[in-house]
Amino acid sequence: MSGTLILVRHGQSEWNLKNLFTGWRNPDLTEKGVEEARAAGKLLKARGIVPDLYYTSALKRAQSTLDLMLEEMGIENVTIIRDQALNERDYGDLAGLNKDDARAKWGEEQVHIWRRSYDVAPPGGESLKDTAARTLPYYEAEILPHLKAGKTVLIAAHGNSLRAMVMDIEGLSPEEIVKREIATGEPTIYRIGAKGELAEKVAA
Ligand SMILES: O=C(O)[C@@H](CO)OP(=O)(O)O
Repeated sequence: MSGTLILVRHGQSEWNLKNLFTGWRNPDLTEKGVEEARAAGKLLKARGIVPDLYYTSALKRAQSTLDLMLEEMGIENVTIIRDQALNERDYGDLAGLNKDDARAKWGEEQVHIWRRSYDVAPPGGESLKDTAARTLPYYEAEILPHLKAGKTVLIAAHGNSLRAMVMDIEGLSPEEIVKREIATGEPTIYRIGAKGELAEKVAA
């Protein structure tokens, strides 16, 4: 028997729209983000998926996404586990800066390295490796045991906390994760076996 893990990045946030580095700052969803979250909920409902457990971060954009998904799925009165281990990468000194302004100041390549490399941290912030160092122990201790036991788990989180999990689950190298983008509101569905291994990546 395998468990099912559904990962969803929050819908478009106010700062995604404004093209600002966000990290641990706390903007909510735009109207488009609300629609993306609702669409993700509809998709899971259409697939007949009813999770046993619900996780999100300590940030509004992911929490709102999960709330809207549950509304669309017709699921009420469930326990939602919120933990900052699932937060976006801390963008440090870049938080609040415009991404194009940052490219003009530091160059396209440097900004891409800060945004997508595995182990180069933005000034004062977390690299993907640093993010993984808090996200993965939480995943392994709090979430994986449920998947091994055959449960269905829904996680609404962020581009980089999810990239950390995807890297681990799919066994991607630091070179491979550089190219992986996670779109807003598009669920990724995995079947996880009894030993915690990836059994299947299901097309959403
Ligand atoms: O600003 C952020 O917090 C993230 C996600 O929106 O940006 P990036 O795509 O650079 O990781």
